[in-house]
Formats: sequence, structure tokens, C-alpha cells
Amino acid sequence: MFVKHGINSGFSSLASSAVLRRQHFLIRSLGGYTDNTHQTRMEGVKCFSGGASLEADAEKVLRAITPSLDPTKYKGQAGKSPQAAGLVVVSSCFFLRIEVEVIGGFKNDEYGKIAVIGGCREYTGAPYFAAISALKLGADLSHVFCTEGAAMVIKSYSPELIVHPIFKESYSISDVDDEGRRHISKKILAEFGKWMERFDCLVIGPGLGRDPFLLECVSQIMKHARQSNVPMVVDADGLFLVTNSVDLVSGYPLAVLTPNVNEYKRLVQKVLGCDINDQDASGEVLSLSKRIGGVTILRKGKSDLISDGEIVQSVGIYGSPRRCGGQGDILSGSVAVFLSWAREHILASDGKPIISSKNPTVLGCIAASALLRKAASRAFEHKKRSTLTTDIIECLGQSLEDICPAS
Ligand SMILES: NC(=O)C1=CN([C@@H]2O[C@H](COP(=O)(O)OP(=O)(O)OC[C@H]3O[C@@H](n4cnc5c(N)ncnc54)[C@H](O)[C@@H]3O)[C@@H](O)[C@H]2O)[C@@H](O)CC1
Ligand SMILES: Nc1ncnc2c1ncn2[C@@H]1O[C@H](COP(=O)(O)OP(=O)(O)OP(=O)(O)O)[C@@H](O)[C@H]1O
Ligand SMILES: [Mg+2]
Repeated sequence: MFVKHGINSGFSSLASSAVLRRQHFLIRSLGGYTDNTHQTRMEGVKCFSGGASLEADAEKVLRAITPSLDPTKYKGQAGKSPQAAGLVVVSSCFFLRIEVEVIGGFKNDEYGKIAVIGGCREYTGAPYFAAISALKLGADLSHVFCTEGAAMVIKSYSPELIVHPIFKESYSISDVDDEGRRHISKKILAEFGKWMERFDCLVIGPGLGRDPFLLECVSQIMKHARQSNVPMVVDADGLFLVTNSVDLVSGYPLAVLTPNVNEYKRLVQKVLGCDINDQDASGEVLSLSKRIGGVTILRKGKSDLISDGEIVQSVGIYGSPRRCGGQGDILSGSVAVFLSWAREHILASDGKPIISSKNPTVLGCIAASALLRKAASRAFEHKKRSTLTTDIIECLGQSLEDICPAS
């Protein structure tokens, strides 16, 4: 039920270890593992699920999920806990029936790889911000899948990023008939499919644009990512797509939506069929998440509100009064990293929850929101009115260092 393997011409070569890894992630999300190793670290983490305060103890979440740097790890393993080799693996997991089998180590298993799907003729900054933020926080590899026209520009911003010019927009195929378009679309899916299983999380939307042909290709990618249980953070134009096709994410527990004020308004109108109600902001975000089948929603604003349909958390740490464009992009790249790390730390050792939310997506959102705000505050201290997104990105590392020293 939860472990579906995508069988499709372009997506048939699934590495078995990667599939198993995603099974583990889902199973952990459901509280299916038995593992005490991280319990101590998580002991102090309390996320209030109700009552007077919704404010998350974000620093404790950050400390709990940020992995220590380990000289024995190799590239692509950022975030993998050393004891993960020789795991007790829970397979065939349904809500009420869990079978346990022991499998050997996962030598080929890899963590710390993020892919951003975005970047078009108009926007090249947004995917860069998301991808470079992921690297600055600790991801080992950060890929960008964008249009052919955007690729060279994005590459020129940074040699650190791996950039794939796979997408086409309608204007560049205006003389191609329907059959030709189907062929192009299939090729794009096959190209992405070669990589997809390697990613720990996708970030879908920063600077993607709204071209119908491109968005149709991205819909197909999302369907396949979902079949392969790849987590996804949907932002910006990805939210435009999802608002018009809610089924793409509905009921998928590994999806996170990160709407800004406009994107949230459109989502509420479409899904709840009403205008936003700021008198009951937390109730509303909870209902919205529930209605979309428990996807995690991070509503950005003066305070960020996070819900997975079960609990609501807020992060209101002081950030910056500068509202320069691109801060949401930093956030989406950061959520991808923290979400990937959090999956290693969502454990229920004795049947009792260690934290109110065992959901890695919620923890990832709390951590990312807090860290972005701290970095924004630090950047503003130095740059005041001239603070730009690139200044905030430069402060990500030190902000994390203040909370989780590297040594
Ligand atoms: N440097 C870049 O390449 C950037 C590109 N971006 C991309 O730009 C595209 C559109 O994103 P937007 O965030 O503008 O989309 P929105 O749907 O939020 O905004 C659309 C319009 O609403 C306005 N608006 C935005 N925030 C508002 C607010 N709080 N109150 C009232 N009006 C508001 C904007 O100025 C814009 O005219 C996305 O692909 C996004 O990723 C942004 O991420 C910013 C940085
Ligand atoms: N009024 C505010 N006060 C303080 N922080 C805010 C405020 N609004 C947004 N933020 C912070 O900025 C981050 C980005 O939110 P924002 O609404 O700017 O996203 P966005 O519009 O998607 O950005 P982008 O320009 O990258 O698309 C949020 O996570 C939030 O923490
Ligand atoms: Mg945005």
C-alpha cells in the first residue's frame, strides 16, 4: 500500500537499496521502527500539540535532527546515522500489520542529495537560492533541473551546483505537433527518471514559471516521485500547479507545501472554498492540511504556521523586517535538507511518542523556518536596509553553528 514501485518506461531502473531506504522513511513516519539510538537526543524535544502555546521549541528540534559530522562518511551520506548499517528493517507495513525482517547493511545507501526543479526564462535566481541553501546547510550534492535557456545562467552563479537543462517551454516547441510534444515529454521524464531515485528530497517550483507544457511535464515527474516515495517540498509555481491539481499531493505524507501569503490564499480558496480567516489561522491551516489528506503545510508569514493535519506548530523567532524576494526559496531548500535529516530521528522506541509529532516533515519545517529567521536576523544586523537574499544565505552556516557546533 505505501511501498509502490514506479514501473514505467522511463523509471524502470530502481536501485533496490534506494527503494528500501524510502520504505524505511515511510515506516519511521508511521512509528514502525524500534531503535533506541537517537532517543536520548530526542528526549528533550517537545512540540506542543495544543493548549495556549503553539510555538515550537525550534532550537531543540534543530539540535535533535542535525547530524554530527563524521569522518567515516562518504559523499552523499550527510545525515546518515552511523548505526544505520545492519538495520532491523520493517517491511510490508500497513497501519495495523507490521512484519519485521532483518536485512544486512546498506553500504550503497546514500543521503544528502537534493534536487530543485525550477528555473526558466524569467527566473534563475530562485532555483539557485534554494539549491545553494541546501548545500550551505550540509547537503552533499545539490542538483537543479531547469529549462535549457536557464541552465547556463544558473551554472554561472556557482560551480557547486549540478545543473540539468532538461525542460522546454511552449515557445521553444511552437512548431512541434502533438505527437512530437508527447515524444519530447517522454524524453524529459526518462532523463529525470535516471536520477530520481538518487534524491533524498525534491524541491518543486522555485522559479519554475507557469508554462503549460513545462507544468505538464512536472506533473508527470511528481506522480513518479510519489510512486517511488520520494519526499517533495512544493513551493512557488509548484504551488500554482498543485492548487489547480490538488490530487498530485493529496494524501501523500511526504509532501510539504510552503505557501506565501498569495499562494496560501489561493490554496484556501480552492480547497476550502472560502476566503482566509486570520481570526483562526491555526485552525484553518489544520483544516487545510486535513482536507489535502495530511500533507504538511508551512504557511509563511509574520509567524510561520506548520501543520500536518494532526498538530499545529508555529515559529515566530525574530527574523528580519526586510522582505526582499528569495527568502522563501532559501526556506524551501532548507526544508528539504532538514526533512531528510529528520527521517533518521523519528523513532518510537516503546510505542509512546518521543515527541508529539513523529512526522519528519513537520520537524523539517520547524528547523528550516527557525534557521532562516535566525540567518535573516543576523544578516539584517550587518546590512540593515541593503540586506539581500545572498546576504542571508551567507549567514546560514554561522546560524546553524551557533545552535549545533560542528565540533
Ligand atoms: N530572484 C528570483 O529569481 C526570484 C524568483 N521568484 C519566483 O517568482 C515567481 C513568482 O513568485 P511570487 O512570490 O512573486 O508569486 P506570488 O504569487 O506570491 O506573487 C505574485 C504577485 O503578488 C505580489 N505579492 C507577493 N507577495 C505579496 C504580499 N505579501 N502582499 C501582496 N502582494 C504580494 C508579487 O509582487 C507579484 O506581483 C516564482 O517562480 C518564484 O519562485 C521569487 O522566488 C523571488 C526571487
Ligand atoms: N512579515 C514577516 N515578518 C517576519 N518574517 C517573515 C514575514 N513574512 C515572511 N517572513 C519570513 O520570510 C520567509 C519567506 O517568506 P515569504 O513570504 O517572503 O516567502 P515568498 O514570498 O515565497 O518568498 P520568495 O520571494 O522567495 O518567493 C518565511 O519563512 C518567514 O519566516
Ligand atoms: Mg516564493
